[in-house]
Amino acid sequence: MGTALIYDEEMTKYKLLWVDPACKIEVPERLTVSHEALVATGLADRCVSIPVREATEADILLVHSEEYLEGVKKTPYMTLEDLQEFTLQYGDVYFHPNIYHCAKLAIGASLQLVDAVMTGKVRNGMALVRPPGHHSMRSAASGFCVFNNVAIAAQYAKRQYGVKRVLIVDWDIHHGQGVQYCFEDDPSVLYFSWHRYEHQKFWPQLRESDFDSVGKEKGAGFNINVPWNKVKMQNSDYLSIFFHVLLPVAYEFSPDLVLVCAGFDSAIGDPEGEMCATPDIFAHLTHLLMNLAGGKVCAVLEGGYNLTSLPQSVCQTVQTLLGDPAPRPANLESPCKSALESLQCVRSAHRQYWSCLKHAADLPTSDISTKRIKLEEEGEKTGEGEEDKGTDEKVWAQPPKRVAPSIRTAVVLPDGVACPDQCERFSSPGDPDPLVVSKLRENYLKDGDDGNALTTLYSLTALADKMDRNEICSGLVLVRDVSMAMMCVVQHAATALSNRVLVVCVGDGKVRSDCSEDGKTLVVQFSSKESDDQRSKYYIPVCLQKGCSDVPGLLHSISGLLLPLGYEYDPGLVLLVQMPDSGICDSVWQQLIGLLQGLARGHTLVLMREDERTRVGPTASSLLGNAAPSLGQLHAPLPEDVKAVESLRHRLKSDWKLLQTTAPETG
Ligand SMILES: CC(O)(O)CCCCCNCCCN
Ligand SMILES: [Zn+2]
Repeated sequence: MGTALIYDEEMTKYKLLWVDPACKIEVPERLTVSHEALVATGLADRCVSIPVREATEADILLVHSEEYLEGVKKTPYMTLEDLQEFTLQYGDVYFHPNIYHCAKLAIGASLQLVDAVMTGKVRNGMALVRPPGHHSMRSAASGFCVFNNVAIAAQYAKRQYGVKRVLIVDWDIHHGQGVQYCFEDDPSVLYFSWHRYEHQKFWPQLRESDFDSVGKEKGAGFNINVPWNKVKMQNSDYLSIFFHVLLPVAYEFSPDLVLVCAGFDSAIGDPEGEMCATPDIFAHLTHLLMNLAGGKVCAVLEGGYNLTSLPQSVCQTVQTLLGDPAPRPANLESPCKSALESLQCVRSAHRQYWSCLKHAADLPTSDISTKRIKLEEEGEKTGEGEEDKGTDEKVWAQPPKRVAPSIRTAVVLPDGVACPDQCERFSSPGDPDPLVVSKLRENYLKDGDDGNALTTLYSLTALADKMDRNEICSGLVLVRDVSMAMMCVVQHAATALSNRVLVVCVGDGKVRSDCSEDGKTLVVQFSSKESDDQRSKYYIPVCLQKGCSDVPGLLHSISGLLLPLGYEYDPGLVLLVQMPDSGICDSVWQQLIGLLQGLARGHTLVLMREDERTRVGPTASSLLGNAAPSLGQLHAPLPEDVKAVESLRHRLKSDWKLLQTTAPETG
């Protein structure tokens, strides 16, 4: 299934008609440069183009009051003075004779996107709209927003399609207070937002934008605010929040639909955000959401005011929705102290609501709420000046080209096992290299192994070479002896491949842990047995009480341990090994494959025992980029498993910075 792109140039036909420093950044060019970039890169042509429609009054009244709608309805007929007068009642927003029309199209675009995804016409999609929506409230415009596009889309999805649970991810750099107010007592809509806050100094300067606003009454726990109290946040800060807050909670919530308030003022160069995250981070943020809700992800444009990083970020997002591998998350640094403080505060504020956070640490000693009070006393609580901050011009590298290899998934299967459609059977090219063969024979073959064990091994190394050269994206090989094949690939990688290899072992079994302490491989093994292997930075055994059959435990350690490790390690190849009798169920196995494909430009090589024939189809489906089936609502991971992950993180966080979930003790 494809990716929808919804855009209409009519939404460029309104602008600021008077002088207002607060609003001058919201210009029609935001939309034109974004759409033009999608066209110029060829991405628009790969999408399913779906027309906008005008929202009906009923659509608007899903969120807004009649009196507010009646007021806005009059704006097309207002004089300039009346428009300015009408605008004065709201904050940081402007009206225009055509903005009501455009606001109805922005809602209509969002609802068309929901229709296309919910009816299965497409898998996911993006709506390029203006005016944005997430600040507008039931009876008020705010922050360039007239109607709340995404809030209306959520209510519409619930009413029209009986959607039970909607996750709204708001990665815009401003707090979507309008969304928060709309759903704060509603447990069927989980609203997640990060936003520049600076201890309430940054617009909209609301006390309720802080981490302790967790929702109300039945909605308690279903509103997650992550305040950024400093600027210059980087990719690692954003990813840490996804790994240690959003993903664990999102999997526990198990939404039927994911809506994204896709604002790109959180990207580098933006005058509002003043952050340092690069446009390619949105490839990863998008990718990490794409195995939720069976892949039903609707991204709706919110903010984004730098006319260079905005289109770049839009393209990164759409290219990922289309299924292209994400660029490698190169050289991630440690999250900064302020981000870790926020991370710790959010996790402790929500630990009573989400079992995955149960063992989160307390509020940091340097409790940041006292900082807010101190700033208030010092009268520091001033809106950031409307005057033009001399933003020192930021420069950043063009996002890397993301060329998808011609072959997406190659397979090496025993005779009699059908090749899954859209996959290609792989056989080693040309005559086997006698040197490699003799090495394989002496190292890996047991006497009695027949010829085709050797052929399989040879194909395996040849396939790894092709992936290393980006000629094939992913691979699936069924082998007789999984451990031996794993050693063969690791050995081959150590000598022949240019890149680091992340080895993920699912299930019990001896993994020779003396494999390189040189960092060429990082082995993470999920099993039910405490491993007696000496602990090292590059061999990380994760012991789960009930082994890999325990969905919540495995998911918790994937999002809280494996992903941070994998992103920080940034391998060129991921070797995913399913040990015999691992007990892992297909749906978790598919989630794991899907999530790991955010690494190594999607170069995931899967090894399974040759009798796992029933798993060939689901495995191939995930390697092809199809969304994994939803796991359903997760019950709590075992306390022992949560504690085991916490203690592993605590032990390893000095080596692996993305494992940190608390601010360093102020000493
Ligand atoms: C969709 C959105 O969240 O990007 C809207 C942001 C509104 C910002 C209002 N203050 C602007 C102050 C200008 N220096
Ligand atoms: Zn914004």
